[in-house]
Amino acid sequence: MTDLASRAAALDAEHSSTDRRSAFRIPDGVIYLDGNSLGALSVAAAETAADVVSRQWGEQLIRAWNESDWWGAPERVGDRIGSLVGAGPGQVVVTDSTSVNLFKAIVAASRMRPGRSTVLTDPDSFPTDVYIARSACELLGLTLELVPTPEAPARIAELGESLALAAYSQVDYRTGEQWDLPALTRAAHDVGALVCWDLCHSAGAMPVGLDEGGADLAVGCGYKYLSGGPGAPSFIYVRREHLAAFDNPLAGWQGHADPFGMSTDYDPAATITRARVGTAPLLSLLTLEAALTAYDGLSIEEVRARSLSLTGLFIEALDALGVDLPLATPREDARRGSQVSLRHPEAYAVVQALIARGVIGDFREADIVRLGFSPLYLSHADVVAAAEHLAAVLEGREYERDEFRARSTVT
Ligand SMILES: Cc1ncc(COP(=O)(O)O)c(C=O)c1O
Ligand SMILES: Nc1c(O)cccc1C(=O)C[C@H](N)C(=O)O
Repeated sequence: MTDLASRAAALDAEHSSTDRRSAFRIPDGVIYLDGNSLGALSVAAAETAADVVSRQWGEQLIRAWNESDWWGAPERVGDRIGSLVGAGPGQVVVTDSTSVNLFKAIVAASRMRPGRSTVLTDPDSFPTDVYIARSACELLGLTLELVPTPEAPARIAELGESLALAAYSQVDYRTGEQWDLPALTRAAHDVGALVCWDLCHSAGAMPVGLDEGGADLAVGCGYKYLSGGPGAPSFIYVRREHLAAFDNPLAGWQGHADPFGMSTDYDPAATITRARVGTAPLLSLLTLEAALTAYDGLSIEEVRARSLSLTGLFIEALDALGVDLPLATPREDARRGSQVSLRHPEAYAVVQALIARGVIGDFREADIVRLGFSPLYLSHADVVAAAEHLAAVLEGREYERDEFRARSTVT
């Protein structure tokens, strides 16, 4: 056994209580490093999806809304996700896509700060975040300023009472850098502004501490680390003290206090239900609920410890194997999400060469090899094997093959 292999075996033994691999169906021969984009299928998710289709939909038919409590699922699943992101009950609901929830959150937050003119967001955010912030600001007649996250606290202080909202991601989707959620939140609160966090690349992989960190609003994906499946609905958090003022710009019947009263007038529910709009994608929502059972019996701190151990070992293995590509991801644990990104001028082809070897990661413009480490189903042995494959791809210049350079639609 090599030094790295024996180190991996020792770490796998040390972290055995957080290994949930058997709860997932990872194809043989695959090392899956893309759970930060589309989480893997779990056994529970597969079984529940089949049950929802054949028994609930097939046999219960419309009665399932009551008999299987389809109606209460958005809030029920919201509370389960809330427990993973540090939100007490009644503040999270699962509904719509992240883009739509972000729109609702930005408009509602801006309306809570009337008379203030400016919204801040990071120009390097996942593009939908910038597009949505821009369209919300255009609609409301507000100014959108694009300010990188490290510069945000200083700009927030300069803007003072003209700032309505800062909308930032906890973890950068490209570099995997983790930002200081409580510090940025405090900076905004110091000038009386609100903060909305995008948790797409942190929820389910690390503690977020929404209540404790003072966050006002947050959104996040259900299909990444939470493994809800392709197109799983997203979640939105509204801090309890803001619920009464949360004015949903997409007033739909499912956010109504009495949806079956069929009134022409919109009377929002007093609870987080007011963040609902229309009918949830039940097949996906209930599949997501089942996927979350993989977290049963685990604290999010334990998940984070496993995640840091995996990413830390990967970086250590790259060093040991002499892979000298620049790291886009910080080496310090406290600044690292659950991914490791490396820069290479032929990053796209490097990723394709890795995929051909069974190591599935992804490419992000312009030069990023992005590898996500879903803590629940990856082992330290996987991590060392992935690093060895990467070293072999680089050593053999496999990325120079034409077949690996041809771009597909989804990268
Ligand atoms: C940070 C971030 N925000 C938003 C999204 C978009 O989510 P959706 O397609 O659910 O709107 C993604 C991923 O697609 C993302 O990575
Ligand atoms: N949502 C996706 C999709 O529908 C197709 C392909 C990828 C995605 C993603 O989630 C991308 C992801 N947000 C990212 O960080 O790049």
